[in-house]
Order: sequence, then structure tokens, then C-alpha cells
Amino acid sequence: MNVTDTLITLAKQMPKTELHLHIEGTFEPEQMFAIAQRNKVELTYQTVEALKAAYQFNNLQDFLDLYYQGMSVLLHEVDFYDLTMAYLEKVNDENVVHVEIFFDPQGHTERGVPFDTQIKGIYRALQDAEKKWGMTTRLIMSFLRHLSEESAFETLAAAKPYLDWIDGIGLDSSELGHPPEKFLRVFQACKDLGLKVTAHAGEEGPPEYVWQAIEQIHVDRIDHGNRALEDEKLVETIRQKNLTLTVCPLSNLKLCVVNDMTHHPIKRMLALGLNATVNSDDPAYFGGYMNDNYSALIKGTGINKAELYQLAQNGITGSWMNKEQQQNHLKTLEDLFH
Ligand code: HPA
Ligand SMILES: [Zn+2]
Repeated sequence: MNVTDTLITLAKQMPKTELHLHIEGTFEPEQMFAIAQRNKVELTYQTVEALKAAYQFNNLQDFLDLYYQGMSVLLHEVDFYDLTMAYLEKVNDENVVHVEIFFDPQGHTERGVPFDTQIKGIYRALQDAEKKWGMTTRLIMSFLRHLSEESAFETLAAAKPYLDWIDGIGLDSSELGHPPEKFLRVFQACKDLGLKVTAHAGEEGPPEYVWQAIEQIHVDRIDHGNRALEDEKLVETIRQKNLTLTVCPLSNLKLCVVNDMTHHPIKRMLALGLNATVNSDDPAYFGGYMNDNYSALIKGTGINKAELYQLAQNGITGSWMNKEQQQNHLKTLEDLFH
């Protein structure tokens, strides 16, 4: 076997964590059509093939328009359960041992689907995965940044009875024009409740948005963070604070954040001492789950064995699983690599 194939095999075998995954972005067209039919909802696209053909994006907004359209067929608790379970089954087969899943409550409450319906379906699937496979899971409620801070506060109020099920808060959707500082007060309220905090920053938005996420929102993690590399002082700050970046290679390619996988900055991030991790973001839309993301990086950027090991380690140490579980997975990883 050549070096590339050996590394791809190793990437498949190693215990992996997924820290940046939107559950609504795992909606495979086949399942979307099946649930649409079950719920008697009309989709804009008539066939699975026509829908798949539309997955050509020039930027984040192009994708989001389809993403919100797709999730509109989710109406009942069982729909959220089925969606989540289908994803968990897939990644369990890929040796993913721990997942931290975002969901976008406002994408559903805005259409009249109650918060309770969504979270009950998602959480039941997470619990079943823990029972069935020993996978560990965390749930991250994300605010849509194109909506108001008031709407985020309403979402937090709806979540209050379920705080035991929610581990962290995220910030996603259209980044440009919606800086983190717009959500300063609501994130402070989340912190006061003891929730972890993360935010998408520096995917399309400027380094200034990453600064705001760190200095105003006081994030525990940064989702994407690609454009932080444009600012040396920011890189130094991220390193000093030991913040993890949840990087999404195939997403970056599909949304034209990078124009070619050979130009992906993940090797540079590692060389700069940043805690970069590999994640799939919205795998049904971007052409692949965890193993596909690792394969694409290995083929495109030529990451070596030491870098692959570092990425997997960062995924474990940057996760919100408990320390004992981290130690166990780090040991398994070490045994596999040495
Ligand atoms: O990649 C993303 N960026 C911002 N918002 C999102 N919502 C789902 N995926 C994304
Ligand atoms: Zn994302």
C-alpha cells in the first residue's frame, strides 16, 4: 500500500470525535423525500436527482437557502428521531466514538414546530446511541445569527425546561453582517446558566468577528476560524488561550472558503500550534462524513502520520467529554499509532 492509502486506512480505524455537526445538515435527499411523503409535504424539487443536482454553492448563503428548505419537512418528534438516528448509525460505522451535535431550534419554531418536539426526538436518539454502542454525545443549541437577539432570548426561554439535556450554545447561519457582538447579552445569560459556548466565526466573516467571539462572547471553542490566519496577533491569542478550532474541510471546499483542497490551511494551522480538528459540518450537502473529510485532507494536503495523529488527539482533548473518557480514547489512539 502507498503512503496515502495507509494513512486513509489509519484514519478510518482511529477513534474519532465529531465536534461540528448540524443535525439538519445530515438530511440525505432519500430520507428527506421519504419523510416529506410521510408528512404529505411538497418539496420544491421533484426528484432526489434534481435535488442533488442543486447542491452547487458559491457561498454560505447559497447553501443556507437549501438547508432551510430541506429541514421544512421535519414536523413530528419521530422525524427528528429518525434524522438523528440515521446520522448516528452512519458515524458509528466510521469509528466515531463521540459526537457534539448542533441543532437550530429557530429553523423549526419559525415554522410552527414546537421546541419540545424537536429536542425530544433528537435527545431520544442520542440516548439510544449511548445505550446501543457506548457512543458519548453532547447537544449544542444554536442561535440563528440572521435573526434578532430577542428571538435568541425567546429560544433560550423555551429551552429552560430542558437545560439538563443541553451542554452548550452555538451561533450559526449567515455570518456576514451579523457579528458575534449582536448576541452579547444572550450569550452572557447562557454563561450564567453554566452552559458552554461556541460560535461560528471566521468562516466568511473577517478576523474581527473571531476577536469578538473571544473577547466579547468568551467562547470555549471556535467553529471554523479559517480567517483568523489573516491576523498574527489573533493566531497568538487563540494559541495562548488554547482554543480548539472545529475545521470542516469538505464544507470549506463546497462553500468556496477554499478554492481547492490542496490550498486548505489545516497544515498551516497545526504548524502554527493551533488546535485544529476535523469535522463534517453538513455532510449530506457537502459530499461526505468524517472518513471522507479525512480522506480528502490526506489526498489534497498531504498531511503526514504525525499530523493525522495530532488532529485526532485535538478532537479528543477539544471535546466536552469527561477527562476519564478522554484518557481512554487517547490511549487507544496511541496504541494504534505506535
Ligand atoms: O457552515 C455553516 N455555517 C454557518 N451556518 C451553518 N448552518 C449550518 N451549517 C452552517
Ligand atoms: Zn457549521
